[in-house]
Amino acid sequence: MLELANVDGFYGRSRALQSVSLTVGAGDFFSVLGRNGVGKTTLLRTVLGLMSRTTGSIRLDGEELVDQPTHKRALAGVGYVPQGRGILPSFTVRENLMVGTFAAKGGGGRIAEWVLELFPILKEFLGRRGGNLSGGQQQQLAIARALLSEPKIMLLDEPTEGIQPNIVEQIENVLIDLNRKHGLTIVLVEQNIAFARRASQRFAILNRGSVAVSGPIGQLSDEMIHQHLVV
Ligand SMILES: Nc1ncnc2c1ncn2[C@@H]1O[C@H](COP(=O)(O)OP(=O)(O)OP(=O)(O)O)[C@@H](O)[C@H]1O
Repeated sequence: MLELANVDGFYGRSRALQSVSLTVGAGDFFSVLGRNGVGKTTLLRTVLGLMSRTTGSIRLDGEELVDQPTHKRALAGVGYVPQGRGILPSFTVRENLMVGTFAAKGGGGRIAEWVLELFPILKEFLGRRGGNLSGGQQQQLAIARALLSEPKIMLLDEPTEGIQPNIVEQIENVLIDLNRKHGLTIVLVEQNIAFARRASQRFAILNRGSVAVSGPIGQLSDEMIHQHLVV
């Protein structure tokens, strides 16, 4: 589904991603792990085309994306839930959701009922301004908005960071259901190892912009966690 081969990503002249190769299969739940500053967000931004320069190959279902602008990558089926959620605070929940629909292939304008059913609170708050929602509600809105772009693959950057524990579990369960019941392919950047273990089939650990180790999640050992993840 998503194949990165020898990908380098640059902020100006500084190379933040070095020779990254990895494959995410259709229907996978793939976790990208690593300490702060190793390049996890950069990896997602690179797949989206948000870096100043990227070299190598990024293919989605065989289609080369590396030279395509971000909006074309979204239309090709890459959905994104950014760190910090990226909610438009003065737009209502409904308007924020509409923004997502416009990245869907068939054009925008319709908020699919099944997405609202995943997050009943959003259905209740359709007329509220995004900025007036709690952090957890905003995160649910960001996930719903990305789903409305009808992605083949969804990239999420630390979706449970800074969110109250009762909503964290709800968000984790929705993501697991989206993958297992709806067959959505997910790439998750996460510091929460317990969640990554519970949800994923595969993982990669980044270190200084490169893949240090990757494999089936059952192979994520305590030794790897000590070496690469514990501060
Ligand atoms: N806009 C930018 N311009 C220049 N360098 C950047 C920029 N954003 C990040 N970097 C650098 O790129 C490297 C990787 O950062 P990145 O944010 O991808 O790490 P991360 O693993 O996602 O960390 P965190 O867990 O803190 O979000 C770091 O050295 C960082 O300083």
